[in-house]
Amino acid sequence: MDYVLWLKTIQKISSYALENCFVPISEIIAVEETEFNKKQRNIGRWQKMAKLHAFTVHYVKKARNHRWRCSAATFWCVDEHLCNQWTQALKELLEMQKSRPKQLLVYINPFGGKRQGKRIYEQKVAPLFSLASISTDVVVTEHANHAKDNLFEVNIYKYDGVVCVGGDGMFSEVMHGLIGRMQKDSGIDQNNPKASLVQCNIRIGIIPAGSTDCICYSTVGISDPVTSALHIIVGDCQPLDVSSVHHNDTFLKYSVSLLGYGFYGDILKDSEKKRWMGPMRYDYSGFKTFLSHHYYEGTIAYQPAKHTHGSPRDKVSCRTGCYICKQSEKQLAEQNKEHGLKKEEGEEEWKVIKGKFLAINAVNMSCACPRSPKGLSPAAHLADGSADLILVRKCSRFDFLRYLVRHTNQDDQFDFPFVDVYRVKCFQFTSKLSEDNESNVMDVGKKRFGQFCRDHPACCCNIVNSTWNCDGETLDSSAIEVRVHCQLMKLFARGIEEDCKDEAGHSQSSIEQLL
Ligand SMILES: Nc1ncnc2c1ncn2[C@@H]1O[C@H](COP(=O)(O)OP(=O)(O)OP(=O)(O)O)[C@@H](O)[C@H]1O
Ligand SMILES: CCCCCCCCCCCCC/C=C/[C@@H](O)[C@H](CO)NC(C)=O
Ligand SMILES: [Ca+2]
Repeated sequence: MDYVLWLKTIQKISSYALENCFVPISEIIAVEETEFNKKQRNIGRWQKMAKLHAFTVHYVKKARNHRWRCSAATFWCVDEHLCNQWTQALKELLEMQKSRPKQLLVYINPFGGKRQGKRIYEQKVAPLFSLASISTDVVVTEHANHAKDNLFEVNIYKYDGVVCVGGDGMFSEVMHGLIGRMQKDSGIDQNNPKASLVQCNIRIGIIPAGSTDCICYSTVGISDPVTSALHIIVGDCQPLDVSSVHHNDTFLKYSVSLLGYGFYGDILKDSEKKRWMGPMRYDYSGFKTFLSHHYYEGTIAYQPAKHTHGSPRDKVSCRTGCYICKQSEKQLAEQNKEHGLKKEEGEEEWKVIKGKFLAINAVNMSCACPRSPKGLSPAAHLADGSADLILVRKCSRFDFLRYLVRHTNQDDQFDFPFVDVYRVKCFQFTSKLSEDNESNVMDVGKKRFGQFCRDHPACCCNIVNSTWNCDGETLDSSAIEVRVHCQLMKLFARGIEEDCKDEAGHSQSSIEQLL
């Protein structure tokens, strides 16, 4: 309703200044009194007037490809009282936007990606936060885990959100700090793989300044610091599924994007030694890993996500206000109420798959990024309480290349006989090597042979273990137990908006709200 009021009345005082511009209150960044600039006074009859009063509305302008920019429109009139009334009324309307953050805790990784984090924050983000009257406490990290450790010490409850400036690894640190802190404060033991974790309501904002920035790209639709800053300012909220990863009864990590064994684990392990190369390290290690063509033997057991309304190959993408996420969350809550989490999982059957795999990828979101704009699983959902488990079995190098190339074009990457994909709510993986280890059948010679093969990439044998890549961090154990926690945390984002702009650049949703 307030959109209509805003538009019609504003036209009364300024039909010249802002023609055909519809701005929902929720997308106004700030309103300021403005000194009327003489250079602006070239509008016909107004020029002759003695004194003009003005105010400026800074608002979100939506450009192509989900990019947002800050635009401004100045409104003027001769009546000072009317001008003040407008400014006041708009400021009051902004005050009523309760989901907007007022105080943020910001962590900057100065060494992520191309080492531009500090500059990006100072030049592109801080001025916007200040325009929107958001106060900030800024910490430039001095070492890995600085942000995570700090989140266990500070009074997080005085903040409306935490912002991380960096890549997926930096986001992961902040997420671990926040989720870990919530569990600690609620007396939940993270080492218990079956624990019902406490949701984290303090939102995280991501200012992308990393190498892949897949979490930002998959939740906003673009990897762009200004766009992300504006999503934070307007107080967007996107719930996110989080997977917990355990080894026996020991908590290892949380994951929101990719948990990858084989191909992506090997890329990560190799690329960590080449951090000095910056984002290029992934291309270098990717090429090397592709040539090595290692496959790994192991067993996967999973429970299908029966509560979800979608499937990995239904081509239904997760978009702003996603219906599938809402319905799946509801369904899951009902199931849990009826049966209780433990009983239900104990009763449901596990599917077991043994094989030789080039890659095992579990993704909680599409994992779209600039390298692969549709991602590893284009129809994965951000908040449906499930992950897509992708198994790429042993195949020829040529076939694997065909599979990889399909991440970059419109063809279905799951349409290969050697690729399977399942929507799951939990899974376990054990490598053949750890199975053998456990049954004490492995001899020293075999261990040595494993090492030998690792050192000679031309050999594709399957005796060594790969490493798990957990959102860009390596895990110490190959045998893991993974469980998806539906909507465990929230981001300052709104998911990817349907791209349906009219000629004037208004999105369909804001037009519908106006009518
Ligand atoms: N001051 C610091 N010095 C060294 N390492 C840091 C510092 N601050 C954070 N880190 C660590 O750097 C790692 C990588 O950072 P980040 O994710 O920002 O960049 P990236 O790895 O280049 O990008 P991406 O994760 O998108 O591939 C994180 O795991 C984080 O723990
Ligand atoms: C010959 C063409 C090959 C093109 C292959 C394109 C496939 C790219 C898919 C990238 C998916 C990245 C998923 C994201 C993972 C992140 O968690 C992690 C940390 O940033 N990044 C990486 C690279 O592990
Ligand atoms: Ca999901």
